[in-house]
Amino acid sequence: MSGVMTVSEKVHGSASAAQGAVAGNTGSRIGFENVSVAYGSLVVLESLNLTVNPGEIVALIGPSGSGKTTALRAVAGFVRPSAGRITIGDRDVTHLPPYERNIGMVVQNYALFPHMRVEENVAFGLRAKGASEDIIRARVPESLAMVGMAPYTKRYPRELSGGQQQRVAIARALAIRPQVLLLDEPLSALDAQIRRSMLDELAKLHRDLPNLTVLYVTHDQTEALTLANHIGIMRGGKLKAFGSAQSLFRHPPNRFAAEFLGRANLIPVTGLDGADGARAGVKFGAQALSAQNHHRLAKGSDCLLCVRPHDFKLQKGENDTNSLTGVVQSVQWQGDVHNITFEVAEQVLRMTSAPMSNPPEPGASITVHFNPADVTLVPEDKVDG
Ligand SMILES: Nc1ncnc2c1ncn2[C@@H]1O[C@H](COP(=O)(O)OP(=O)(O)OP(=O)(O)O)[C@@H](O)[C@H]1O
Repeated sequence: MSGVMTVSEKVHGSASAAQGAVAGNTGSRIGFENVSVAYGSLVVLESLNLTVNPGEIVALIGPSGSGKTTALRAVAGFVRPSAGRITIGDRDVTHLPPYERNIGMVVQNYALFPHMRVEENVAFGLRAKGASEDIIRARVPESLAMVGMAPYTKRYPRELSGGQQQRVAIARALAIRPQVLLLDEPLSALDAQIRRSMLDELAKLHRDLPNLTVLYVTHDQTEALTLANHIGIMRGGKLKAFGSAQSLFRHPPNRFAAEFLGRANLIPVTGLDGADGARAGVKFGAQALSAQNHHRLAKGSDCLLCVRPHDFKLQKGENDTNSLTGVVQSVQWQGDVHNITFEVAEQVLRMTSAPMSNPPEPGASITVHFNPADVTLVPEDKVDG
């Protein structure tokens, strides 16, 4: 760790100088101001407003075709907005060519030059910028050390694993000391185990380079929750939700956000009641339940009760004043968890728990308990544009 810190301090300045830089200027902030992108008559990004603050990681997640990559490519300068402004720091970069934006970018499929050794790949961006041989000699090993690839300088990409190639691609992006790093599904070509360890490494890299501003496109919610300070959830070219990873997960602002991030159970409830605002009573059929009213939904509203699968418990805890009784539909053991689906008043709900030695059988009656503090009311977005 300390060795890497030394390298990153060399790359990005000493910690105190770097803190000063963040406090004193907005050099690496990414701003989207009403950015739209159209291909012909097809609008694929619609009036996007989003800020990535200096040193933050913002993840854009959303289903395929929702416009995530388009947003990232607009920052890189590979697509031109049809309306709006893109800023990096205080600079309006909307009309600057990519090479004048000082960004590093890593895409899904490594994109290393196959005929170049690792060191030549990492030097490529520096050479393109006209860096001196002295700088190249210093920066290439520094950048490779940051991603744990220092011993591989002489290899060709074909002599590396997928994870190693992606590390080299990250080193190449960092070698030019970018103000911002754009990552477009950087882990999606890797198998599950490598992906997990790369995720840890990206988190560590960001701890080592706390001033680097990162925009991270993924469709993988685990990556977003693990890495991001803030998450934007996109659909159909629009930003449907934006917030801290914690708050979006705990208090999703709409059905789409609740379903997309964390696979929530969404139970239709009626007759919201409760005067204090923070906590409300609702009815699921005849059953009275209590929940957080974080979004301050109006008294009398019909809405959705959002319960994460791990918040249902078979053993009643002290604060688990909510309960539901249903019939078990399926029980699946997945090594470290049991997944149980059960039906309550025609709603199929899902719970996960630590592995059980005696899981309930399909067809059995089951009562689950949950804490009102763990569950939240979500508006039912009837017009789902
Ligand atoms: N060069 C292009 N010409 C025409 N349409 C395009 C072009 N590039 C992207 N699109 C369209 O723009 C929309 C958004 O694409 P984009 O790649 O931004 O989505 P995404 O959210 O990143 O999806 P994925 O997760 O599948 O990568 C899609 O409907 C896509 O077909």
